[in-house]
Amino acid sequence: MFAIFAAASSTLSEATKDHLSTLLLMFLILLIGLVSKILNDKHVKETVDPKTAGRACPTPPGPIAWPVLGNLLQLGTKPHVTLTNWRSMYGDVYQMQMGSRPTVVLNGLETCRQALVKQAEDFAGRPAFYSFNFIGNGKSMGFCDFGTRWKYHRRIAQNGVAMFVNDRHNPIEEFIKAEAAFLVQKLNESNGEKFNPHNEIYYSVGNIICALCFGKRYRRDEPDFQQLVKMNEEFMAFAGAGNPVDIMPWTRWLTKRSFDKFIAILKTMDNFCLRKTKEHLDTYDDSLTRDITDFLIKTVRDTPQEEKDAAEITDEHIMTTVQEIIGAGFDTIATTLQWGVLLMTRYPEHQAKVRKEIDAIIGQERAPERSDIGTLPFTEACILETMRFSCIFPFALPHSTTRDTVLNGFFIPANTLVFVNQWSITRDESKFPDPEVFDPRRFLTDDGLALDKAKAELFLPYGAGRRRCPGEPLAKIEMFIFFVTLLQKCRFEPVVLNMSTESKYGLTLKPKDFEVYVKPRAL
Ligand code: HEM
Repeated sequence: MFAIFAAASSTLSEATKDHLSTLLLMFLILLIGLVSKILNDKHVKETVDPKTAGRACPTPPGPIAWPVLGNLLQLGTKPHVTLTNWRSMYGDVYQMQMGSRPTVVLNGLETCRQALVKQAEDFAGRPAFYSFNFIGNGKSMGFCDFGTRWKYHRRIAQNGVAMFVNDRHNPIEEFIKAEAAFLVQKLNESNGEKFNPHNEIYYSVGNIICALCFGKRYRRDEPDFQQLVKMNEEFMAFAGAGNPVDIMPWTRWLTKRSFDKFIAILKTMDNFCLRKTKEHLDTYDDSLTRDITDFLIKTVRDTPQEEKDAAEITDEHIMTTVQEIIGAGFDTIATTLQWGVLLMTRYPEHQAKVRKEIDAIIGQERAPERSDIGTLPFTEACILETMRFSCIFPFALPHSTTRDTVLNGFFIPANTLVFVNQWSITRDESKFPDPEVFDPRRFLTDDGLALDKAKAELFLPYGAGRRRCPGEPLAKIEMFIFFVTLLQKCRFEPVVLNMSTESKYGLTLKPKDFEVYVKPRAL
């Protein structure tokens, strides 16, 4: 058909050609739409168990979708805001089309909790997104579907993190304290000139994850390290929900340059970790587990082959865990800290109150530590409010249903793509009045003297249920020590009035570039 079109068009006028092209394009879109609808109906028929009682329930309501593209074009540059606006039209559970793929969007705390916690296994899957085939060479845990292997792999990741984070006398706390002090030193080197703290924050947080994974602290100018930091950011920018290539792999050829770049980032990351594994193998001592790479090597060696076979897990899967921890445990914390600096600068009255509290409880000399968590209510409320306000994971990671299920009275077939709309939770006026206002007091008790733990449960920054973030304990210690050290030692002042708190969309929502004046506290 394309050949006939090409031959005919060479003999026609430009205007006629334009009309014909448009007509042909519309015809093609309709045709592809029809075919994908037929395929999709067939898929739903195949996956729905006719005995399932839920089939009698209606499917969720939702916006009308275009053929082929579905609702993709309506998402705009801020899909999290669009999908949250649709909540008021269609309710807490609605269905839209990502391309030709039906996608259920879950909104609001109660509905997300119901799905992720009370119907945990039903919603614990991951979709077979095209890009996921390339992450960790397709051997990732975080991006793999729910099942025997995922359960086993997840336990390894969780144990690896716990081994270096849970122990009260663990060196990771000392690493964090030392790196936070070094960050202060680097920020102070700006000498009162306006300064974008982005890179320094990324390098410091990157060094914590490198200490955890490879037992190594990098100099900021080491090319390997700079590349790792850059790769992580680029990965997050590419992997945001709503990427057409994940739903319609053929669009890979339309966005070839950016997709090829994505593959190159993954390859570099893979090579980096392979090099580190080799270095560890050369110096490996079974009696000493220096870091997570050693822990994984030990797991590979000590796990009987029958056990690996039963869990359908290979040595490559196990070793890929280190990439997972770097990928998930670095950009998240660095981004949240960046938001912290931005919001403290934007709201000087809250910054002053945090400093006063730190001075009163910890003082100016002693470095904050893990055991101080729980003693600084206003400061901790600021960290919580930073996480609510920034909502860095607007859709968590994409989920999918593992079986036919019914949620809030709506039938959802197995293998349906599910977005957990975290943004809708953080912007829910019934839980957070004036949600666009940064107000740490919303997490305090009515007398303002203590942190209200029940209020901290009103949003899910680390997700919930089976897929809840396994790095949460590390994230909480890191966030606390970095945030408190920065405000104990520095004063942040704005370069412009009313600094923007707009975000850039990606897998994580990042603040737009900003500059601040950093003044040492003594001045
Ligand atoms: C501020 C810091 C962090 C935040 C806000 C955060 C948040 C999240 C969220 C929302 C998810 C997705 C949950 C879901 O799919 O429903 C997740 C998954 C994950 N996180 Fe974190 N995270 C943070 C830090 C970390 C750290 C430090 C690590 C590792 C040391 C980590 C490792 C992971 C992994 C491996 C997954 C995938 C879990 C799975 O699919 O089973 N995260 N995180």
